[in-house]
Amino acid sequence: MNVLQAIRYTPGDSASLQILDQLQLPHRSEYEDIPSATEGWAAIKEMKTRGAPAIAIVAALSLAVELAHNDNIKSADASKTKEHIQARLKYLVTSRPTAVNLEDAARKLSALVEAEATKENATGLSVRQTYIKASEQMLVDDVKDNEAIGRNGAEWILKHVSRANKRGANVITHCNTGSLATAGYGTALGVIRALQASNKLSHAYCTETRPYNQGSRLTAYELAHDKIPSTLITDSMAAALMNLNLNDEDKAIDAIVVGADRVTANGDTANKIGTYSLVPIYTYANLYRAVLAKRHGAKFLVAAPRTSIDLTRASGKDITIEHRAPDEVILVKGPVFDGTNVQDEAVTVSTAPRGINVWNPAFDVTPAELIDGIVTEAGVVEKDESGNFPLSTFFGN
Ligand SMILES: CSC[C@H]1O[C@H](OP(=O)(O)O)[C@H](O)[C@@H]1O
Repeated sequence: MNVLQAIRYTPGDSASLQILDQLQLPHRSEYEDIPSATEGWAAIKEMKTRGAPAIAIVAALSLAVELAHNDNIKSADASKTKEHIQARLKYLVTSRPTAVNLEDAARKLSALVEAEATKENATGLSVRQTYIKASEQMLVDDVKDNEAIGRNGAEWILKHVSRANKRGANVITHCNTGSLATAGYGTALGVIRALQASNKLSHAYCTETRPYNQGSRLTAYELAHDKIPSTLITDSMAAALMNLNLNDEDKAIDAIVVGADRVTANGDTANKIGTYSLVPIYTYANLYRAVLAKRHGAKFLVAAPRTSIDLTRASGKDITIEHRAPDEVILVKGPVFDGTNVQDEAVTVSTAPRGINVWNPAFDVTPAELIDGIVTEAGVVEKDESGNFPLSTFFGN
């Protein structure tokens, strides 16, 4: 099976970076060259590349490519090179505000070049090489981390929902958290991939995820690509799906698995708009099952790398939620379908009157109390007796 690749990077003197333009998916697979941090910033802002881990990696590598080719920088000394890198990282962080992964990467990369530049024998070249090596490592580490998230999350679901262990899990996911949102494999979609790999997936449902349609355009594309048993639903169908199957042991939903853009110290989780609205539905469904049927309820699992955890922010109230352009809600872009064939050229159609007020937050915050588990590459945490997620254990504390 050919692997879906959102990020293509070639190292060395003629380093290059290409991103799969996700605005064109699922109809076209087109790669775009990203020769500098300026193009990296624009691709992230326009959401040609998206997903918290992918944003951080594309930003870091876009600067690596810029450093490999910019002659002015090549001739600069250690201190000037460091200043250039730190200024460009600060600029890249302004592209999108909610996901913490980019901020986290910029802070770590900035500290690394600071340390290198203060060495006695530091040169412009050594500072540049320190940066390039560390940003290239991010691409490698992300795939390994996602595979571990997948394993940990799959094991946790099978341990906590016995009917899933018996007949394979039925899961719902929201937005796109797969190979397209990361360096490969995915976070929440990585959990689904791991269930499938161990023959423990019964069925995966993906929501459309309005307004950008990451679910119908991207997750459905990945699920079909990997031949994973799956069904697409609109966001508004999730309640009906869960209620309909509530008392059918074979079809009951066992877990809702979502990604995260920022998890604060208390476990509150910012994720794609619509995540929070899945929770009351599932809570109600669980309550109903518990009272009437005394059976296992479904679990709500957040799957993310540790770089999505922000212990510096106390709660979801401290998260900046990105608001995007009204046109993303009003306009739909895609190729014309003539009843038989999908045409080559994309058109844009309007689904609402021009001039209507639009509210378009890209993310919502799910309160920690409604989440059952948070899975990272380092394991899974559940709430302790006082209702807190011991997130610091992920960092060895
Ligand atoms: C593993 S990706 C996490 C995250 O990224 C998505 O947001 P966006 O498409 O706006 O970048 C979404 O919230 C996913 O869960």
